[in-house]
Amino acid sequence: MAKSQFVRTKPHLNIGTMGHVDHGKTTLTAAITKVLAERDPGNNSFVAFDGIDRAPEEIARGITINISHVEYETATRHYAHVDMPGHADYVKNMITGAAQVDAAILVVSAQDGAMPQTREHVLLARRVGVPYLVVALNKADAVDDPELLDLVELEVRELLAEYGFPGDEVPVVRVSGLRALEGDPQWTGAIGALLDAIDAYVPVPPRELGEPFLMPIENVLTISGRGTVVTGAVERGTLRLGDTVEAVGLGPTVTSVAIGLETFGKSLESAEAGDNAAVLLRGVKRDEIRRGQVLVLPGTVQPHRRFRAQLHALSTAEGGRHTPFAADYRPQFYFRTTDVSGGIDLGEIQLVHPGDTVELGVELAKPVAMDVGLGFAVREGGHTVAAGTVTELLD
Ligand SMILES: Nc1nc2c(ncn2[C@@H]2O[C@H](COP(=O)(O)OP(=O)(O)OP(=O)(O)O)[C@@H](O)[C@H]2O)c(=O)[nH]1
Ligand SMILES: [Mg+2]
Repeated sequence: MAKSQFVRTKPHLNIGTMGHVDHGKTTLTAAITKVLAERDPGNNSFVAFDGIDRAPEEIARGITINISHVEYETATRHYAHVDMPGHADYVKNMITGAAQVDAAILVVSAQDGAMPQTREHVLLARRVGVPYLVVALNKADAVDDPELLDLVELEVRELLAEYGFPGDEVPVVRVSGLRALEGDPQWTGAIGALLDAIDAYVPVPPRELGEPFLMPIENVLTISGRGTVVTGAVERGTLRLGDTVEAVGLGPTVTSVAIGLETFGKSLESAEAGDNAAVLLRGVKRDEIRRGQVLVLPGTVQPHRRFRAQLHALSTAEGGRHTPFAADYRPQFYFRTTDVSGGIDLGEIQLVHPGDTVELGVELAKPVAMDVGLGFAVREGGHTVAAGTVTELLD
């Protein structure tokens, strides 16, 4: 790929915005790129709101559906940022985003306070393993009463603590994405304070560079004249140009060779844990590979249909079911970038009530690449009803 080389000068982190629909995640994302483009134009470019929500349906409905990536740099770090959807119907896209990030900016509207998807996203962040949250108390421009802001902040800190995040320590920064986009110095300053809080509070994650390479496939594209490209966030390990790879899960394993590597349009000699990478595969047709598979080094990960898991059924207050489920339950299981239906083996347990945490067996309709410790969500009719962790691989 005749492109400029990606230069690693600063530690790279993956971050994202999550939170209830319309609380201002996309506006805040655009505002961050604007503030940084003004602060350090050599390393940043402004991505406007409509550069983030691009799909026709997103524009028509005024909501985020797909997750979308932008990149930016502070003085000390390079960040790739995913803007995740808040709308309840698109939580599955949010799960994909959350599984990739080293930290998330939880966007809470100061006007509305914590809402149902605020709670659902905090819960999912805990379950899919988002290690750090920072809160952007957005739309602070629209709330005149400082006591009301204090109250919302307190409520959010309590919610975080409820799900095992350090509610007292998490930075909560009062911002206005909208006013910052308009260039109001008070609010561009507030965005700066949010970025400083992220730089200071979120540590550079330990990268598992020595582990065998694994990248969940998020998108498959055809580049005419070149071949098939798969994209995703590298979860662990390092992939070098020329390495043999396998796409595993959902169907027969496909073997190929990585003949091109890119990140954010710049070419790479090797892609490593934490990178958002595009991998050009030799001799693979578009329809042989699909989202939801993982790209790995040969023989390092196996697909599984049967496994055991610890599962937490969401309580009704957490947005879970109103009734228990039994052994005949067949929901959708969401792993990384895919979802598959499956049945359950409850053993001695008769019923699982909302709020229960149980050990159970799962049998998926299709095999999924997995290891012990992988987090997943369980959904039914557009609602998250449970969240779990793989504890034992069967076959
Ligand atoms: N007053 C005020 N309004 C804001 C602010 N940020 C966003 N808004 C408005 O809130 C609405 C929703 O903003 P978005 O950025 O699309 O919200 P979102 O969280 O990305 O929405 P989804 O992705 O669909 O969940 C828009 O009308 C924005 O103009 C803010 O800081 N202050
Ligand atoms: Mg949005």
